[in-house]
Amino acid sequence: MLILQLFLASILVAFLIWKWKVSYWQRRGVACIPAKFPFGSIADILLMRRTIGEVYDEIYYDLKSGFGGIYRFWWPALFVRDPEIVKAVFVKEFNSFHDNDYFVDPEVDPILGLNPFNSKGDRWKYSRGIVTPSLTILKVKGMIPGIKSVCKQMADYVERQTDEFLEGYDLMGKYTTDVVGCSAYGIEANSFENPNSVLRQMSSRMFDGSLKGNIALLCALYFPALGKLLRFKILTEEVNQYFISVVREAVSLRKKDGSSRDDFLQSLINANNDAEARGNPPVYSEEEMAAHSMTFFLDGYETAALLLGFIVYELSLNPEPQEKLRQEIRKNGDSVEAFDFETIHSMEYLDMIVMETLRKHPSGTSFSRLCTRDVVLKSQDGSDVLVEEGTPVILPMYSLHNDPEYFPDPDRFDPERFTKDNRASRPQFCFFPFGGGPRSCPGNTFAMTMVKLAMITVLLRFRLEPKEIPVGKLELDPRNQFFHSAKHGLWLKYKPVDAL
Ligand code: HEM
Repeated sequence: MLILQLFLASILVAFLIWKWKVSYWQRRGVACIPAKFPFGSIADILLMRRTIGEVYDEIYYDLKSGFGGIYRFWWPALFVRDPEIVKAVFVKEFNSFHDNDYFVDPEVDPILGLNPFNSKGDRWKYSRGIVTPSLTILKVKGMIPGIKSVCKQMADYVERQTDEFLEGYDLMGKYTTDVVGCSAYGIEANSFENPNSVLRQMSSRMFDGSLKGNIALLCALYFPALGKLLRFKILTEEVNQYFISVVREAVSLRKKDGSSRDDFLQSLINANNDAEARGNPPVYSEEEMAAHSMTFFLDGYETAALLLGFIVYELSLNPEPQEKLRQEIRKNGDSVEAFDFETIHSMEYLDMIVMETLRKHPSGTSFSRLCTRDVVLKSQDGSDVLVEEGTPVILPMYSLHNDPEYFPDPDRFDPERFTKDNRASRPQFCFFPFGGGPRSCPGNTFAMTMVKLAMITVLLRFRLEPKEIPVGKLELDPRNQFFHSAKHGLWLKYKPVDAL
């Protein structure tokens, strides 16, 4: 009986503590979404009933001013609606927001822990400093021949299946796997001829979707203390080992035959060789080399595949922009070989199509930065809020990208929103598909080059036709905790275009 009383008393105490914690925003006079026991404002995300983007969208419209409070379990987080505050978090107040609010234990997930996205403080500066020099315009230009060769493999593959409906994300996943594999490690996987290539299998199995993997991901996002305790790996051991073995074999092969390639791994090998020549120990261990090269994969393969999948899908549903884009491409060349870096990036309409797709379907749905030093954020409506150290700040990219105040009739696919004049008429930070400030995506130029070359290839050879005209909004996959993806796929046909 005493045990039962103690048990009930401890539940009551725990509940009262929870109640007190979830009054944080009310006590400070900040408008907020009241917390529901026990998950706070994010029950539907945790129970995988809706995507992060959809849940945050509801919060976005419930909170009417420039910012407001929410609770993730009992922890308060500041939710931002005002593009000026987004700018402050990314740029002006970077010294208070240099870390992502995302925890990966480098001891449990050593490869993932070295990715700049997951690193904090000085570790972030170190890992970002290794990746960025290999993503300059000059380096990307050197990758173009490899990308074009994958483009041709894709076009040949599609040409053999013009009577079939192909799923956009799957097709483009093969493409980006091969492009990234070639640019990071010099691997020629040809996932089109060989859909069971180990590289393709590993890229699609990075996050295995197992209960353990999903719990690890949720802990990284919302419950770092539990993550530390459980020590579950986010990346499967099979994937870790595969990438370490790829690096080991490539390094040993290049050493044996003295060969050198124009890829990211080579820049790490060169740093080790230079150190060796000076009689110093190697700069990077095998595991570090695997981790840094894998950054290419983790950050580049899926984001670009999702974007390309959505571009071909939207163009199949919108024949006018599709034809206008084809005309622009044809004016610049009749085969992908004719397109150099400058031409690829000079095509305005192609850029408008890509931007409009990133607006409607940003690959990620939101950002969460951790406040590391107390700071006051001011909204354009004159109100302000003191953000205390340790408070996460959420920037709901998907909601801002789809807010009718900035993008009227947001469900309509309309590339004209991205003419120079229309861009200049909006606040800068109501659109930020690559983030912003010193932490913004360093792979932007590489990503845009691979995406645009794929579109040039596809539109020169194929007319895109939808499987069906969707009624209402596209259904999103709530099991995808990180990215914005279609629940039932993006199906379309690629019919040969008439010869020029
Ligand atoms: C369409 C493709 C891509 C999109 C939409 C995209 C988007 C993003 C976004 C939104 C961020 C977070 C930025 C921030 O926190 O402010 C990011 C970070 C990052 N991206 Fe990309 N990305 C793409 C492709 C790539 C590629 C191809 C690479 C490299 C090969 C890459 C490497 C990175 C890295 C290393 C970070 C972490 C940066 C840091 O925390 O300092 N991304 N990306």
